[in-house]
Parts: sequence; C-alpha cells; structure tokens
Amino acid sequence: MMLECKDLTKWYGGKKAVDDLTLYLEKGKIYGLLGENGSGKTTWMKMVAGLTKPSRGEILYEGEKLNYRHRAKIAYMATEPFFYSFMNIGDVGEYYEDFFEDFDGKRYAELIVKLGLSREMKVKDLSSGMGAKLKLAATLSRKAELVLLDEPLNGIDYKAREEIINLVLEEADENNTFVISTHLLEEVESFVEYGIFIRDGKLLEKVNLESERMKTGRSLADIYLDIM
Ligand SMILES: Nc1ncnc2c1ncn2[C@@H]1O[C@H](COP(=O)(O)OP(=O)(O)OP(=O)(O)O)[C@@H](O)[C@H]1O
Repeated sequence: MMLECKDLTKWYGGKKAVDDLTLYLEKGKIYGLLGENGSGKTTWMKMVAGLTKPSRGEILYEGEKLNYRHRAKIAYMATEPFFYSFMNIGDVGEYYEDFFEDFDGKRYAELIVKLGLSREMKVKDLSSGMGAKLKLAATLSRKAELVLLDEPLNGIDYKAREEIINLVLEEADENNTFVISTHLLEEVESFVEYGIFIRDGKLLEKVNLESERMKTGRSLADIYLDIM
C-alpha cells in the first residue's frame, strides 16, 4: 500500500476538521477527494503532505511512518496561489528549483510552453486560468510519487480545464498516485478511478468508480448525492 491513514484526527481549537479517518491509497491510481465545503479535504491533504500534524492517528508511507524524507516524494498543490506577485514565470522555476531537489527545470520549461505561458510573464499579470496552469506546471515538474491537487479546476474556464485535465492524464502512470479534490464532479468523472467521499471530516465511503460505472451506469453526481 502506498499510503495508509489510520484513525486520523485533526482538531483546530475546539473544531474537529478530520475525524477518525482511516483510508488506504494504492500506487498507480487516480482518486477524487469529494465532499462539501469544510468537510476536511484540505486538512487531510496538508497532513499527508506533512504541512500540519495530526492530533491523533498515524500516516504510513509505503509502510513507514511519514517523515521528512517522504516530503520529497509528495507534491501538494494548494488552492490559493502561492507565488510572489513580483516574480515572473522564469523566477518561479528558479524558486522551485532551489526548494525541491527533484524539480526538473527542463521539464518546467516544456510544460510552460505546452500550456501557452512564457518565462517573461509576470505572476501579477496572470489571469486565474494562467495562474492555475502555472501552479500545475510547477507542481508536475517535480517527479513526485504522490501528487495532491487541491481544487485544481476552480475558477478556470472550460478550455483551460481541459488542458489541465489532459496534463494530469499524461502524467498519471503506474508509478504515481494522484488525489484530486474537487466540487466539479462532471469534469472529473471520466478519469477518476476511485471516489473518496468525506463529510464532517469522516470517511463515508471509498467507491471504485470504474466498477460502479460498469455495474450501474450511475453518474458520479448521482453516486455523490446518494452517499452524502
Ligand atoms: N487553520 C485552521 N484553523 C481553524 N480551523 C480550520 C483551519 N483550517 C481549516 N479549519 C476548519 O476545519 C474544517 C475543515 O476545513 P477544510 O479546509 O479542511 O475543508 P475542505 O473540505 O477543504 O473545504 P472546501 O471544499 O471549502 O475547500 C472547516 O470547518 C474549517 O473551518
């Protein structure tokens, strides 16, 4: 098993953001992390990425208790933009290169071109779609084994969403695992293999969407509404 979360709980003051969540992820799969606003998706991702500590429970990465060495294998893309506005796209690449050992500058350059961006563009002048593409290019230029994308399609127009999804599909293979949190069920239903449904920080169900599709033909939105 690539990732095991056992009885994970996270309190923020008096608020339980993640509640006794036990979940296993396999290598080579694409997971959709689905749940209403405030259900604990971001909190779970941040714990797995090592950015915030669980209050209780444990996370195992390939059988070993999650530690700083695993951080190099896990890429987390936050919802909010995280580049300094004075940078241009070339600077963002250099910043990442300094920060992450596995960052591949050549690959970053290729992805930038592929997504219709250029090194000279200033971060402060980018539209939200361009900003989303830049975040994704920077994230996918690391050769991470576990890629956590927190709402990568939010506020992005249809064409840019397609480009982002295509890039994820090109990247996903048997050696990595993607977890994508999203509210855009129709956009992801054609390629997400498992749905992880959470509510109030609790795991409601993990559904094999491919077999569900074959068995019942129900749409992801129908499955979602049934489970929630
Ligand atoms: N740093 C924090 N301090 C206090 N409470 C927090 C903090 N981060 C999250 N929470 C609370 O924890 C709960 C879970 O939030 P989280 O951001 O994980 O949900 P989410 O499923 O990602 O939501 P959304 O779909 O709106 O992004 C919410 O009630 C939120 O208000």
